[in-house]
Amino acid sequence: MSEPIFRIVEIFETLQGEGYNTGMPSVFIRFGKCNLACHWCDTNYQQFEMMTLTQIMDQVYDYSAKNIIITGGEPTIQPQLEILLNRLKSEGYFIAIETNGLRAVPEQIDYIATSPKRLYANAYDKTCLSAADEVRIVVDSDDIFSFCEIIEQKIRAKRYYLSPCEQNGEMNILATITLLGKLNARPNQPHWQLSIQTHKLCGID
Ligand SMILES: C[S@@+](CC[C@H](N)C(=O)[O-])C[C@H]1O[C@@H](n2cnc3c(N)ncnc32)[C@H](O)[C@@H]1O
Ligand SMILES: Nc1nc2[nH]cc(C(=O)O)c2c(=O)[nH]1
Ligand code: SF4
Ligand SMILES: [Mg+2]
Repeated sequence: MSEPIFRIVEIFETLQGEGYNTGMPSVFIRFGKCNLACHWCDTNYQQFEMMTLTQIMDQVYDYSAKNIIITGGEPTIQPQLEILLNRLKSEGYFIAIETNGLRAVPEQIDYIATSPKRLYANAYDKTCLSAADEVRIVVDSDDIFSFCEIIEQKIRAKRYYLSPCEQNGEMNILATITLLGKLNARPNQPHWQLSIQTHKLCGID
């Protein structure tokens, strides 16, 4: 049988820049294509090359981090993803995923970070993840409060974050903090925290 082949934008080693695991040395495997098209997306997910399982693993072996972050584009839409995940698992890697949360996450994944998109709120009415380790919502509008409340109901998570939206090098941090204050003023509701894309502040990948 021929080797499985994957759409790869890039494979690189850096620190996780976002969320609870910020600062953790990680190998990022970034896949091409997405089932959404957020206009502020910071990733050129349409520009990818095809790589075989062997080529991907050879590059992963070049790095020292044992935490793999599967991202994209959207990793959950990748054909034959489970073959790659099984291989990574059998070699002892811890596998985290960054996903928009519209598709099921394979069972081999050890840590789920999901970032539901207000721009596509209707899609989350139909089907989305019901649980995750962390939810990270990008503040791309001052009007995101009710979407956060909807997502709290739909996705049970250990941690909830708001993330400033970065556009042309600017981050709307003050608007994000204002919204955090509003969310956290509600009694008996999940606590929301700030997640900044720290890698952009540091000037690293
Ligand atoms: C490029 S996405 C890929 C994974 C998946 N498609 C998703 O959206 O979660 C990785 C992370 O970057 C975030 N992101 C992308 N563009 C951003 C921007 N301009 N500002 C802030 N966060 C951004 C996404 O919300 C997501 O948390
Ligand atoms: N340093 C760093 N941390 C990240 N966390 C999630 C990222 C992503 O693009 O999925 C990302 C990224 O692109 N770089
Ligand atoms: S879902 Fe993720 S990869 Fe897809 S366009 Fe939105 S931010 Fe970019
Ligand atoms: Mg990124």
